[in-house]
Order: sequence, then structure tokens, then C-alpha cells
Amino acid sequence: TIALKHGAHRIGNRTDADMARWRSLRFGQFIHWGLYAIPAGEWNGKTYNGAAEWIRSWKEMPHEAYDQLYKQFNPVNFNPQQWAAQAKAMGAKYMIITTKHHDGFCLWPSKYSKYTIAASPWKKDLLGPMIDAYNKAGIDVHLYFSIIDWNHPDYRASLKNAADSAAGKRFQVFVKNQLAELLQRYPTVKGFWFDGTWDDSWKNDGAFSDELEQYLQSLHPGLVMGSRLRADEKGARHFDSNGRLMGDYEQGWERKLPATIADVHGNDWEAVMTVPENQWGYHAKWMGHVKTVNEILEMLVKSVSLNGNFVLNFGPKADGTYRTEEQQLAAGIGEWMKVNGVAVYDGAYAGFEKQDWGYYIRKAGTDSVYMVVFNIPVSGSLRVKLPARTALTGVTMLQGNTALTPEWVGRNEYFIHLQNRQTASPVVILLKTEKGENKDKGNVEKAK
Ligand SMILES: C[C@@H]1N[C@@H](c2nc3ccccc3[nH]2)[C@H](O)[C@@H]1O
Repeated sequence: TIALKHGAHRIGNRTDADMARWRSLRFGQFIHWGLYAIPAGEWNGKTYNGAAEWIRSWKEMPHEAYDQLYKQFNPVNFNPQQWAAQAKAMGAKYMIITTKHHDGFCLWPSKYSKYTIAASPWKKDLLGPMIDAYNKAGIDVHLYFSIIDWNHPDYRASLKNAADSAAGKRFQVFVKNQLAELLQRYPTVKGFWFDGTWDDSWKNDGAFSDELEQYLQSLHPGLVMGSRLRADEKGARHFDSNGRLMGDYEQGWERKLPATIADVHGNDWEAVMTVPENQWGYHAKWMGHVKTVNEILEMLVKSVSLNGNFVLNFGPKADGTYRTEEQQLAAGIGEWMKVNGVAVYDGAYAGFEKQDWGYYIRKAGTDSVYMVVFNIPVSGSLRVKLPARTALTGVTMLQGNTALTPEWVGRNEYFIHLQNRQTASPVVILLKTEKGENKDKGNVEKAK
């Protein structure tokens, strides 16, 4: 291995209570809200095909025009209690809010910047009421913070000369001050979700990102921060130059999921997902495929089955309301989670051989394994192959709490025959297992 001063400081996952809590929550809500919701992907009658929160970088959007938008930001319909109720009904257990996106506009009245909510017609802090409402609803809050800051005069994508380096130093002080300010103002937050850390100016100062992470941990012990914050002293990101994950979980799964358990290398990880193909901030015209409830449920279940967290993104409008599609999605997901969320919360990789019908999720640390079925075969027969020396002692369909009698094929293989092959939602079956050889305990029919 290469001697590193600013690489990973730990091999393996964190085992403390704060990280165990983050891991148990499994399902989060991302919220991208800011000035970009005003143009909403359109300008001068033209539609921006990129992600709405990137509209300032669009050649058709004059920077001066974008930079005046804060004078119009007045979310008169903002209702944080309603936002939190919607997230609670959906079954989200944590929420990540954009405190400041790449455009540099702060949703809180930061004393280190003039480009904040205090300068808008709304004037008042938006983060405090949101955090309070979500915490009251029993939902943890994490703060998204973009290092890239298109508004700040000292931001540099790369440091080309002494003047850039001096500006870069001033910018690092600014970042440190804003982050400390956020922790001081919102002491109940559980973590930071860093973004915009791919520019050379950041990538080439691994020492600063390392010191910053340690500084934030010292201010707020237990804080959960993903791998996207860090670079090591050789410019390696997420994984240091020895291939070891930096930060507390792998934070690279943006709009994509790992395929198999091998892809996650035993690390904690989290996927963040958009409802349309690629829109985080509010876009008036969603183009392309919009994910359905069942598609989102499959991504959530697949993530948990591979030991990860899944975060679904919402982009509120400039007035503080949600678009209909997102409201309907939240309600549909919540309906399924009400009955089946028990298979998601505290869920973990089961260690069973993957089958085509769907995913196994182990209730962490127990002998209970849930089958979440998305693809019922035409035969209606679900193959279950247990690990060696694991016996199946009980099978229960969650819906209706119905006991099922599996067919024992021999050794550690079974079939579960579903009577009803028609279902509009994923079917959840609870398997009770125990160590030991499978033998005919009379709870199974012999193979015909
Ligand atoms: C969580 C997501 N990360 C930001 C982002 N900017 C990118 C630029 C290039 C490639 C990927 C990006 N993701 C998106 O704007 C959103 O905030």
C-alpha cells in the first residue's frame, strides 16, 4: 500500500450508534429547492433540456438574469408541516435538503454571504422551520451542501496562479465558516451530503478536505458524511489511492444502483434517484421516462437487499408546493410501505442465492428473511434455496398474515406455490429460518 496522510482513516464500516441509526433508516427523501425553481427549466420561451438546477450554465441564460432571480423568490405556499407529513406518509425516515446548491444561493440567512434568503422577499430562514417540522415527524435531517459556488467571487474551479491560490484560501475559510454556522444553527441535523467536489481546486487539496471532515466531526461527533467530500493527497476521490473508501459510506450512486453485492465491496452505501431521467430541481416540463411507484419500490428494495440506503428526490415549485406527479408518487409508495415497510427498515443483505422472482432482505441481525417478489413466474412457484445448514421453519405472506406451506424439494431447496398470480404490487413473504439441516418436520409437503 501507498503511505497516505489524507486517505481513509478506517478500514471497514463505522460501528457506532449514529451510523447504525443511519443504516437502519434505509429510505430517505432528497429535496432540491432553490432559485432554479423559478425559471423551472425554461427561459425566454425556450426549454432547457438539462437538469433544471443547472440552468445558470445554459448558454441561453445570461448570468446576470439568473443572479437577479433571488429578488423574486417568495414561496408563499411553503408549508413545512405539510412537507413533513407527506414524507412521513411516504415512509421516508430521513430527509436531505439543499442548503446551498452550485448557484451559491443560501436557503438560510448566512452571516457569511449576502446571497441568501434574507435578501429575498421571503426574508425568513427556510431551513429552521423545515428541520423542526421533519424532526417533529420523527424524520432525521441531513444537509446537502455544494462546494462549487458559482456566486462566490473567490470560487475557482482550478488554481492557475498565486492570485487564484489566495482566492482559493479565502474560499476554504468561507466554506468552513458556513458549515460551522449550519451546525451551530441546526444542532439536530445528523449529517452532511456534500456535492460539487469534482473541480481540480478541491480535488488537488486532499489535506483540506481531510481536515474539514475531522473539524466537522469535532464540532458534531457522530456526524454522518459520505465519500464525495474527500480527496486524498494524490487527488483520488471516494476511494483513496489504496482503494479504501473515504468517508462513512459510498456516495457515488447517483441515478444508478449497484448490480450485485460484489459491486459494494462490503461498504455502507447510498443511492440517490430522480423521478424523471435527470431532474433534481423543479422543471416545468418533465421529458422522457417518469418512474412509477413499482419502479421506485423495486429500486428501494434492491438497494436494501444489497445493504444500501435509497433516497428519492423531490423538487418543490418556487411557491413551495409539490407537483401532482410527486404527490401521487409519495402517496403510492406510502400505501405499500404502510403494510410492507417492515421488510425495508433495518433491512440488510440476506446472504441467500439471488432468484429471478425478486429480492431477499434480512431483518438485520435476525433469522428473519423477507422475500420481496416483483416477478411472479407463470408457474406461480417461487424457488427458494437456503444457504447450507439453514432450515426453513416458517413461511408467512405479509398481506393478510397468511401462513404458507412450502414444498420441500430436498436438501436446502423449496418451492413456495402462490395461488394468486395476479398482483398490482410487490408481494412480501416472511421466511423464518434456523441453523441446522433441513428435514421433513411435517411443515412441508414432500415433493410429488
Ligand atoms: C445530487 C445531484 N448532484 C448534482 C450534479 N451535478 C453534476 C454535474 C455533472 C455530473 C453529475 C452531476 N450531479 C445535481 O445537480 C444534483 O444536485
